[in-house]
Amino acid sequence: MQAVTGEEMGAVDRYVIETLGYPGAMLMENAGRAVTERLLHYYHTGERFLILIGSGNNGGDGFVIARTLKDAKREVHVCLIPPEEKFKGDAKLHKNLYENAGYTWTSYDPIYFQKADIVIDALLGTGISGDIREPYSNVIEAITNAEKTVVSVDLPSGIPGDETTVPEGSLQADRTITLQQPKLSYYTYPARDYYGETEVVPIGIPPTAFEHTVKTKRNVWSASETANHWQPWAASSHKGNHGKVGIIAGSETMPGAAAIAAGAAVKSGAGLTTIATPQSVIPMVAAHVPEATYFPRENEISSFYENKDGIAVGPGTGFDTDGPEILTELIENFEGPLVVDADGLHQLAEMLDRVRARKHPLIITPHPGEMAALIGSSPRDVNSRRFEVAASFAQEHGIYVVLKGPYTLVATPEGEIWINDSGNAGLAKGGSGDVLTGIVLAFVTKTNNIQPAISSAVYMHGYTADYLLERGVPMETMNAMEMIQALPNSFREIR
Ligand SMILES: NC(=O)C1=CN([C@@H]2O[C@H](COP(=O)(O)OP(=O)(O)OC[C@H]3O[C@@H](n4cnc5c(N)ncnc54)[C@H](OP(=O)(O)O)[C@@H]3O)[C@@H](O)[C@H]2O)[C@@H](O)CC1
Ligand SMILES: [K+]
Repeated sequence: MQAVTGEEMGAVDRYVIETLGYPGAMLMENAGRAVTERLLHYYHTGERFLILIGSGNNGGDGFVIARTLKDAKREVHVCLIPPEEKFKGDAKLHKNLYENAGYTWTSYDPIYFQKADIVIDALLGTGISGDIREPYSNVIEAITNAEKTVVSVDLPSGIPGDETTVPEGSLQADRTITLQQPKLSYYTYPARDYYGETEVVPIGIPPTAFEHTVKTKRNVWSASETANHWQPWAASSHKGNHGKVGIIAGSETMPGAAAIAAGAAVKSGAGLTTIATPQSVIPMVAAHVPEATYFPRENEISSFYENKDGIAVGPGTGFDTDGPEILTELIENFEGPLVVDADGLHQLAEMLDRVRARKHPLIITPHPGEMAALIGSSPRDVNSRRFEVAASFAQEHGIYVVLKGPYTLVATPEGEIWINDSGNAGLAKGGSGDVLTGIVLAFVTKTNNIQPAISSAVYMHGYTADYLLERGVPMETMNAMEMIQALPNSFREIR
């Protein structure tokens, strides 16, 4: 499913109306009806509705919802926020239809909250810009104080469709019924927290409208996409078919990172896993990953990567002395997919020219802090424009960027974005990134279709955390080794 900004949704709207000839009022009718259908599904025991209507098309949807709920004999009170002369276009048309059906409204008065169970927020939709102005800020405050169940139409009033700042005083919804496509803000924080339970309802806009108008592709990657791209093992296969992966990881102070990344690769289908780590660290790591073979990192690195199908570099390497040299060599000479994570990323900022010149897939897996270091800004800045940062960095350097966080983003060299929708905050701790690196490496090594492999790996990683959570493992205690042990369950359930 494609996520769009408010501006893009507006462009789609114009295209559908002006080029395809769909009447705007028909889309508004579809939108309002779709919302009413969901309301009747959730609230069927005589709840009383208060519908608050703003001056734009979000308010127009509100009139359709009001009319169709009243047609269904539900108790509904309708309040208009602006004076009635403000309504124009399709919203005005639907106001007229509402009135012609014999239904009435009043001007806004907070007294009506008393007789309502459910407040329908049809105040502001994707047309919002900047801080919330009066009278809407006042109305939103009153909704909050009324402590009723709030259902927002399209998006909670105040919240922008894109990833710009959430205005102060935005409405906290209990439920949001989003029209046609998820909006970008749903996948960003803090906006996501305002949406409450969210679902997307179709309003009859054909896919061609998106193909013609929305240039930036941002799609959600979920269980079905992962299952569709699954690479089945043939019964006749042998270990050489499943990828010879090399992992350059671990150091005297961080041996665990090597064990975790390699353990995850082994459990994710890598045929042969070899770990390059300092000689002194090998016995410790080997005790945890007996399936792997070992390579002392002090040796000539070319003999390590020459026969590999995929390499990951960075987890716990420390990389103070030999790091730049190893990375440079891999970027310039290794011809398979190269995954750079953690300590490998710290060196990468100095090598971006080489990165751009590389002909083979390069995948980086930064958290917001590492991403910030790469672009010379702050984690806060990265988090305020995750989509933009991931897409532009990937495109500019011709690489795949896995920008970690809630809704991890996978950006391709073409600037497309895939939004992961699995995972929970139990992943926000040390070791979790090393697990991801191992899964990504195992998956990308077996295919030329890099993005689906990365997205599937990211999905499996999050899914495994969700699986643990569902089975009673608290987020606080969830750890990397449990994740690795739970991977077989995820494999069984997803493919
Ligand atoms: N796309 C589609 O295909 C379809 C879209 N549909 C629906 O249309 C919605 C988008 O409608 P839209 O563009 O009319 O904008 P919308 O959000 O209702 O509000 C605009 C008004 O808000 C106001 N306003 C703005 N900023 C403000 C602020 N900071 N603080 C306070 N007020 C502010 C400003 O009012 P003014 O200041 O002029 O009084 C402006 O006129 C979309 O979310 C969906 O619900 C469906 O009907 C069917 C098909
Ligand atoms: K709204």
